[in-house]
Amino acid sequence: MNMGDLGKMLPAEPPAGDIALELCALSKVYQLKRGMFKAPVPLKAVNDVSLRLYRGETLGLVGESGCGKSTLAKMLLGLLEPSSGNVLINGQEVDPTRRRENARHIQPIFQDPYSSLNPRKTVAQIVGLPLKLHGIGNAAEQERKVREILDLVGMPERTYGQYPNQLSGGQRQRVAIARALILRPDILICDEPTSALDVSVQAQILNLLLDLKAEFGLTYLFISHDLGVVEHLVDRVAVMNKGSIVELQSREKIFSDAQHPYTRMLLASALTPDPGRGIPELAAAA
Ligand SMILES: Nc1ncnc2c1ncn2[C@@H]1O[C@H](COP(=O)(O)OP(=O)(O)OP(=O)(O)O)[C@@H](O)[C@H]1O
Repeated sequence: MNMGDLGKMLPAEPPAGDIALELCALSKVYQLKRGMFKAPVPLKAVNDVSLRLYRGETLGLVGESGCGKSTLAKMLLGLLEPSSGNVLINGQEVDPTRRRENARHIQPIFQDPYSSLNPRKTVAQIVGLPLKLHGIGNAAEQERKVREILDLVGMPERTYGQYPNQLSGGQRQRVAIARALILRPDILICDEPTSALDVSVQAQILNLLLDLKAEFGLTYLFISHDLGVVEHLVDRVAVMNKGSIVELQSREKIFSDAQHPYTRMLLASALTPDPGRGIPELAAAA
């Protein structure tokens, strides 16, 4: 397939609305060191990616391990500086030196909630920390906001004083989601948010993310290696291979009429005999 063919695939109909997040020709080259006397070898982890996320939509970003999804996510979050290109949030360029300002608009939810939660802080302290760092409200207001968001994500009150090691995997991910939402961002970058969880818990967390999206009018970039997981969540799907977006289509089109051989390979390699039907509980709830 050449780039001309890719161009024909790209005009997937965006949902109505303005642009929440725009990636303009974004690239990241890592310099792989090979010892003291050899020149480093460049590795193009993300290669000239341009994408738009429309306000209120969920865009799935799928591709195999190592294709560059996490590198892309880190650049969107301002955690990694692009080698070239830029990221615009609500029309403003993301500046990696202004992480605090970025955090008000865009927040991550990562795969492993255990490693992303401070083991020495209680649930309430973890969720309240962003409010403290941003100087939002007095102590009483902060406590009210923390209780409100923990209630919304379904955490029982008795857990508020507990530590991460006293929680189940699903509860830990709920805490991570509460922490991500406490500053009321517009955009969530969900990087494999359920792949470390049991299948039944996965469905609960995915349904929670759907409910929260409706409640807060959020925009999601939902990153996964598994097309089956994204099927019930996304409006459009971007398929990534070796750092490049090879196909961008509406959910319906990807699952009924995928164009790129790599997308077809991903669909065929889904674990279930009926590709895209990875999580029955979620299908039932959708
Ligand atoms: N800090 C780094 N230094 C050098 N190479 C890196 C670094 N981080 C990632 N890479 C390489 O860049 C490529 C893309 O990695 P990345 O983690 O972004 O992919 P991914 O699709 O998110 O994979 P996974 O799902 O396994 O995390 C891989 O070849 C990886 O080995």
